[in-house]
Amino acid sequence: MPKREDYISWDEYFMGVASLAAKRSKDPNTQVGACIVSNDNKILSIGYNGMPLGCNDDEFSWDRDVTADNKYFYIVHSELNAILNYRGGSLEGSKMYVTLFPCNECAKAIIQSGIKEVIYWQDIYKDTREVIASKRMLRTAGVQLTEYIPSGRIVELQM
Ligand SMILES: Nc1nc(=O)n([C@H]2C[C@H](O)[C@@H](COP(=O)(O)O)O2)cc1CO
Ligand SMILES: [Zn+2]
Repeated sequence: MPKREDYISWDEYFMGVASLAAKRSKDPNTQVGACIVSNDNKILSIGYNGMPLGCNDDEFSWDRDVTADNKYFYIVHSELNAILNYRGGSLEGSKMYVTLFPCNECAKAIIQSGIKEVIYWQDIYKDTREVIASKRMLRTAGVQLTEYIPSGRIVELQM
């Protein structure tokens, strides 16, 4: 019997894992997922955006209004969560798949942890100063930025 040919690609697999992780997020507006992968295609860590450990997400604000108490004070971004969730040692030379382009704060953590490539899907905040600064830093530090081009394949999950 010939082997199965319609299996998903590595890019679809890792971006798919990042997208699935995003579905764990309780942010009512934007859900983001990140998946860190070694050079030999092993998943090292996963993260999504949420409140820090021990901070009850029923008690902290999910509001976007920056003139009052708001979620931006508290939320850990998916990329930082994926970096901090890693318990195995060094991330030097790894790649990060992320469903939304990283902000400048996550860019610092990406660079300092030795991640060498960011494969991103959405870039909805590309005109913000944070993302412009992020791209400048990542490029200057030699981190490769690769836009994920969706294949159009629909993967269904029954749960
Ligand atoms: N790259 C990112 N990773 C993330 O995890 N986030 C998180 C922070 C917030 O929880 C949410 C953005 O909320 P909003 O401003 O679109 O309502 O996504 C945001 C960005 C954008 O730079
Ligand atoms: Zn960030």
